[in-house]
Amino acid sequence: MNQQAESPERLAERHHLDHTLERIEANLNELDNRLEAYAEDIQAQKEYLWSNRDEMDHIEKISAREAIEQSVMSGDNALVRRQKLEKLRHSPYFGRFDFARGVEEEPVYIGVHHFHDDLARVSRVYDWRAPIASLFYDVESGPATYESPAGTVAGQVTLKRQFRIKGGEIELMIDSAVHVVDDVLQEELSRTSDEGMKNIVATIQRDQNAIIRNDEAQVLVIQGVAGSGKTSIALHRIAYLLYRFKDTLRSEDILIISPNRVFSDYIANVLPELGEETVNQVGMEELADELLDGQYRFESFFEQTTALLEKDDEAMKARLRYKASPEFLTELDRYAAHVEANRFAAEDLWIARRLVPAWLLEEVFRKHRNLPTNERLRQVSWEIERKIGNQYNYDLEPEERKQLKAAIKTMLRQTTLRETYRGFYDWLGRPELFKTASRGRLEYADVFPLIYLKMRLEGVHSRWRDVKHLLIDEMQDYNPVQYAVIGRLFACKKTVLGDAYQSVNPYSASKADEIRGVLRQAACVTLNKSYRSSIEIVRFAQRISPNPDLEAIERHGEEPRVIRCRSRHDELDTIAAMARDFSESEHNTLGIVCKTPKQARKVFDALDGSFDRLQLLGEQSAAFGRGIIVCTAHMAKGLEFDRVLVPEATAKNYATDMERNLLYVACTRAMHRLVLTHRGEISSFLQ
Ligand SMILES: Nc1ncnc2c1ncn2[C@@H]1O[C@H](COP(=O)(O)OP(=O)(O)OP(=O)(O)O)[C@@H](O)[C@H]1O
Repeated sequence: MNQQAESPERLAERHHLDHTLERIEANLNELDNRLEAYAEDIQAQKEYLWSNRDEMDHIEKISAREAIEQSVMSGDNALVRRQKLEKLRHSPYFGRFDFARGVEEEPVYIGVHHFHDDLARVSRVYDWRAPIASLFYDVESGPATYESPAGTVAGQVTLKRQFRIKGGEIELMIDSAVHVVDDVLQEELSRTSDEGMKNIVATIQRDQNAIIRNDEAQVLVIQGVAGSGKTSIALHRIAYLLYRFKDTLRSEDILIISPNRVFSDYIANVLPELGEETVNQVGMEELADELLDGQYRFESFFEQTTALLEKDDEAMKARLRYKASPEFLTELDRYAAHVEANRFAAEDLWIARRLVPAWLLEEVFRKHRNLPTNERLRQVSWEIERKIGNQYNYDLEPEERKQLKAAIKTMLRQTTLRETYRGFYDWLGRPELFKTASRGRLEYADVFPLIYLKMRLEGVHSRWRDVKHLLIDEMQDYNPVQYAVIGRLFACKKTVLGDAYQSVNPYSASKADEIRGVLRQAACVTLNKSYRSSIEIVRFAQRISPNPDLEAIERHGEEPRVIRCRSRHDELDTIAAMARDFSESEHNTLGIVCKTPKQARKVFDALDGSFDRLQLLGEQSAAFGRGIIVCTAHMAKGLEFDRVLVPEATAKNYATDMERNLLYVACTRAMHRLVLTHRGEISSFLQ
């Protein structure tokens, strides 16, 4: 038995834990009895309804059905509570602080869920999102206040204790006030990776807590260094908002715009772990396809990025650069106004021998400029018909109404959206800036400008209109036009997060300031502490893209290694040896992160057949799992691995600014070990 296990505090905590577990058990038993009673009751009510259906009148049947529904709802609520208690059984809490108000002092235990002992009518564990729980994250010891629904509560925090409880046993217990370094955090960060992102409720840091609990910002832009917990915090913030506004905000009111499906899968578990349902996620391309009613085929962002890396096409770069500039948006706005002003050629119209003057038609058409085109034409003709009625005291016959509609329609210059969009470049005097991609598709850079124009001229349909909170991850990879579309489409609150140093495509990127320019009312917060990687890896990555503001958590690991290989064969052998070493280790994930899909495919082919859990992540992949994952830096964005291996770290492969960012993204995915291989001259970013 170790020293810690024998201390009186630990013994007292052991008793407290046992008692809490007993109370959970008692509540679970009671719930089971209740659930059984509900089931029997529902069955009995159904049988009664069935056997007496002929004698019952309509009203009686309705009320019997309502009673059944009521019982089902009560049963469902009891079931949800049961699931939460079941989770608490394993680990009921992770923290405690003692809070003194006057002479009264009470221990407050904090867990992933609230535990109200219904039988004894006391709260034994508080949800980490409860107002009182903020003290656990914000205060070490001393005077403290928190905001309760009844007003400000003041007192003293006299003790703060952290636990790791697993399977009902205390594995770790630390009093924070006596430890300078946050040992629990260190422990957490030293652990191996999981199949997906994990929750961090036990170790949320003060600055992170402030972001999570910020419920005022209309748009919150989180700019943070690699591994600073942006994604984790954003998801915890969603869980917090769902708790804080439980009467008005439900999980289906939330939407995440995520970079790809692998990332969606990677983060999918966090909210359920926190006791919330998963929320909807959509990719930019999927959103674009919906907004264009599936009528246009276009290349993907992944293809655009790959083309930039594989082809040295200056004209393409010029097109992309222009379309990612704020001026482009201004010009597009001017063009939309120009099209709007010229698309309706009103003429005097005679209907049923009555005159409708051109100026009136124009005025009514202008008035309805916020409607989609078809709806607008319908409104114009309906309003003109009404005016004819009022002015001439005459109601149109059905045939005349048809004539009116047809005549108004001919006044509208009908061109397809694509033609109108193309016309922009002629109007601008720069037709060379529009080019069709392979197989007649639109270039990705044209997709959102096209949508923007559609929004301005015709309107769009979106199934996401009622979203109440939008979360955008990897914000650096979207350009001003994309933000303009998002701004018009989602009037709701937003959390926007990313890191300018991790832009995978400089021709389609935005910095926090630019985003604030487009998404109004944005508050901006910055996170400079990096949690993911050992300090050796952080320092190594800093050589690639120095960021003077970055602070690393003091967690030590191996020095990253750069291995020079003699030949291509030798490099692949080295990679295979690393993969074998990983397979025999305790680590769960090895990411082999390449620059292009072609390079990733070659490495994958060389390893294929020799390893059990080997996966090549491509644009179409949808799942993240344990094992060896071969992918591009673009696909690796947002993910993390115990070990990372970066092949072909040569001067030729990583030379441009874009490639520097990709190398930075690749290296910052590593938690514990980083190795790079190269043949010939090493990349200047690593010297
Ligand atoms: N307070 C914390 N306690 C424990 N772990 C944390 C904390 N904050 C961040 N982490 C861990 O740091 C790692 C990085 O977090 P996350 O992926 O959310 O960062 P990020 O800023 O979105 O990263 P990137 O931009 O590099 O993709 C994760 O393993 C996360 O669990």
